[in-house]
Amino acid sequence: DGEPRPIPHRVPILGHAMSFARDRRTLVAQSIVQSKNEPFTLLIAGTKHYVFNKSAEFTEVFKNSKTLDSVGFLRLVMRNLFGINATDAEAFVAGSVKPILHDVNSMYLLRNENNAVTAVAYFDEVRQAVERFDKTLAQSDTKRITKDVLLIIAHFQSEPTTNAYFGKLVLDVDPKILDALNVVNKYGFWSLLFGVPRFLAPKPYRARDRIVHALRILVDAINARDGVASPYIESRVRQLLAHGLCRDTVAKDVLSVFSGVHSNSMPTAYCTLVELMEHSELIPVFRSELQEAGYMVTLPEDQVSIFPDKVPRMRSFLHEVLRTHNNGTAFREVLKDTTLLAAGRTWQLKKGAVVDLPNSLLCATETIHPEPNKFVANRFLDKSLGGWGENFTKTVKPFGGGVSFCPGRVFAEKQILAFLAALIEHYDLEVVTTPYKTPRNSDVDEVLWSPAIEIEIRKRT
Ligand code: HEM
Repeated sequence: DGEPRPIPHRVPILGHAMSFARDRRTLVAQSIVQSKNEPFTLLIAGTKHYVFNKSAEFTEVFKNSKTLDSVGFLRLVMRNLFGINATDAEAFVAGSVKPILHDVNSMYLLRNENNAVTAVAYFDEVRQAVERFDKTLAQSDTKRITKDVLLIIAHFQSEPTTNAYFGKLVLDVDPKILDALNVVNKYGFWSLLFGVPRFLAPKPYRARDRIVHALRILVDAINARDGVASPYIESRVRQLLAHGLCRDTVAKDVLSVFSGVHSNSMPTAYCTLVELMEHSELIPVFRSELQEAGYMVTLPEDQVSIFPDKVPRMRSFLHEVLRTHNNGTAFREVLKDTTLLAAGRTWQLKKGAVVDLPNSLLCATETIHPEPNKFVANRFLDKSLGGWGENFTKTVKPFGGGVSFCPGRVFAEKQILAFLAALIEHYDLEVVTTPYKTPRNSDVDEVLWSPAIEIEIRKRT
């Protein structure tokens, strides 16, 4: 076996670049049919992209992290998207800072007892958000409030998350910081990433400066006293300062975490809520699951035992949303010629090429997910509970994998499930926008550009 077979193109050098930029999902889906479900190569702007679409191939690519790595892309992210200077960015991507971050992420985001500390703080923040909203609702004439889905998520998920991770100081310093993040994600993600100069894209640059300014104040406060933010953020900031990084770089690192906790969770929560509105017959099912789990009588500090283990139906629903609204493609650069053994075949990958792992296609593969185009809320529910018994940890990769496997995945599940639980347990919800369109992908820019969807909220009696 040699390199994956090329998909013919008409335009020299540019190759498939235009169709890739326009609609990556369709291009890749058509190429899979053309290549009879085998890996294939697309020429895109002079670079070979090897596309794999089987679970076993994903796993092998993730395993070969020494020669298949995303270091160039990460460099771009740290320098251009977060604005870290070139020397420090190198230390983050390939130098002495990398192991510090790996350890602090594993210690606080993945170790259960530490993860639980921030999760409990978050559950309590969600409770307070419900209390505040109840007051506003009680004061309204009609006892009903209509709100854009984005604002519902801001109130019940993003603000509580900000307080739980970064402490109250951040929203006190800049109550509009989440709007600024939306500006960066809506107008600036690609232009910042590809280094479009400031005078051509002033809005996202200004919004980013504004976030960094608030986070710089947070870094100063953490440096001066204890108890300002979560143990995770405090430890991360202190270790980076002790390592000799300047406060500006550390504030920009906190920006990367700020973006990490919001920029994937917000659009996922968006698609989850809108899908639930489309499958509103599930609301009573989830309410009885929550009742059985004792949600309404359980204090925030004990809710870690509920989310996700005691709500398997809600959890299966969330993972079906992640499966059906996923457009994530993981990229790896081929740093050295590599021989890849996967799914019984051997592939030769050439230095300088890029490996694409289009998760959306894995999620739509018939042999992995029967009836892949159907939304099946019980797909990932155990068969003993009446579900289809598919295993999302083996077959869906919305959190990536390998060395950069999302360390926030444990919190992300709790975050979105607790958000949904608070909404459906406390309120009756009805979509008032007609007609409305659910975004196809839970990409942050796609969700932010989608036409607004409004929901009427009433207190449950
Ligand atoms: C539904 C929500 C989320 C999704 C779908 C998601 C997805 C991802 C993906 C696909 C990656 C890249 C993996 C790769 O390249 O292999 C990633 C990385 C990361 N995520 Fe998440 N994420 C979510 C929520 C979160 C949360 C809540 C946090 C923080 C608490 C977080 C923190 C991070 C960090 C720090 C990285 C970089 C890891 C590294 O490069 O070492 N994520 N996430």
